[in-house]
Order: sequence, then structure tokens, then C-alpha cells
Amino acid sequence: MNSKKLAGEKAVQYVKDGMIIGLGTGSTVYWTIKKLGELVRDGLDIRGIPTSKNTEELAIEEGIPLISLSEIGQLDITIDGADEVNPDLQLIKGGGGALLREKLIASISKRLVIVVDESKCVSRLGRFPLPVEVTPFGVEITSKQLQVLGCTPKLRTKKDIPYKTDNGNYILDCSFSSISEPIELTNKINMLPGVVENGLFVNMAEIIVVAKKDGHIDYLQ
Ligand SMILES: O=C(CO)[C@H](O)[C@H](O)COP(=O)(O)O
Repeated sequence: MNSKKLAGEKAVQYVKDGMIIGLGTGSTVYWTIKKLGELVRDGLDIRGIPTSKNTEELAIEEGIPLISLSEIGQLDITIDGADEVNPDLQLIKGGGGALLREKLIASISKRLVIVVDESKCVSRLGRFPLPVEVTPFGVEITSKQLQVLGCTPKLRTKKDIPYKTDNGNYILDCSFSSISEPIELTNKINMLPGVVENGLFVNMAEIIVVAKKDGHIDYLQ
């Protein structure tokens, strides 16, 4: 049983004809996008807004018509994955490095639907290191300032050089032993001058589609 596929495909039930849809990033929402491609080929009329260059490529491959952010003020729905979800529907995102575009697009969506397999569900956030997108300029300073907030930041790398986001920034993966006050923490992190955005999504998700190993689906809302 492929739980990511199950969760990803289930979420298309929220998509209706005529909708503008935020297309998330990652290996779970991959299955949503593949399914939407099938539905588009069968006549579903939607427009997508990708949250990353990878997702844009996939959506084009699937024949999903795209629309640019400058042409719209609001999206009907965004479907996306997550790295951790807690029972209050708070999330850690950004494992795939797309957190800034994901958060921006989610912030102008009427609904944010999250698709995960059950391994992502935790009682308290923080087991997964929190991705923080930062400017390359002054990254060492920003890293020290983040440490003061109680974490161990690690510069994300790819093939031994700093990983660059689609926006040309770096990611610091910040290990907190646990995150008890996500709202306070997100505000404190985003106050730092070198921080562009962090991967805590609080008060944003409306529904979380959780696929279990045995094939059952739970809906957290
Ligand atoms: O936030 C993300 C990308 O920035 C992803 O949605 C998150 O990392 C989950 O990915 P996956 O479904 O591959 O486990």
C-alpha cells in the first residue's frame, strides 16, 4: 500500500470545475498533481499555480493549465504536503525547500488541504528540523541569532555546496528538541532581519488527509 499515493489522490475530491488551485511540492502531492492531470485530460476545467519549479515542470508535463499569480487575487484551494502535522493542524513544511512559495500561495487560498501519510503525525512539533529560508548575505549571523532561540541550525547542502531555493536563498534546518509554542516561535524567527520565511504553518490548514498503512483515511479538521 502506497500511503503517499492514497492521500495524494484522495484530495482531488475537494477540486471542482472552474477552480484556481495552488499546487504544492513533494512526493505526496505529486500524486494529487498526477490525478489532476488525468482529470484535466477527461475534461476538468482548472488553472494551477505551482509552488516550485519542480511542480511547474510536473504540471506542464501533465497538461494542467497554469495561471500566474499576477493575474489573480485569490485561489480557491491549495493542496500540499507537510513534514509534520500536530492535532491542532499546525505544520512543519519546507523539507523540499519550497516553503516560501508554499506559504505565500497558501496565504491567499480559501482552503489549504494537506496530504500526508501517518508517519507525519506527531503530538508535538519539532522532531523534524524546522526549515528556515534565509538570505545568503549574513547567513552566519542569522544562524547565531536562530541559535539564541533554542535550536541548532544546520546549513542545507546539495553536492557539498549550499542548497539554493527557487528564490536564490539558503535554508537553515533548525533542530529544536520540541516546539511547544509554534505561534510565538514563528513570530520570533520572522523578526530576524536575515530570515525570509520559516516552515511553521500555523492557523492555515483547514483539512489534513492522513493515509494509514492499512489503507484507511483519517480527516483532521
Ligand atoms: O514542504 C514541502 C516542500 O517544501 C513538502 O510538502 C514536504 O516536505 C513534504 O514532502 P513529501 O510529501 O515528499 O514528504
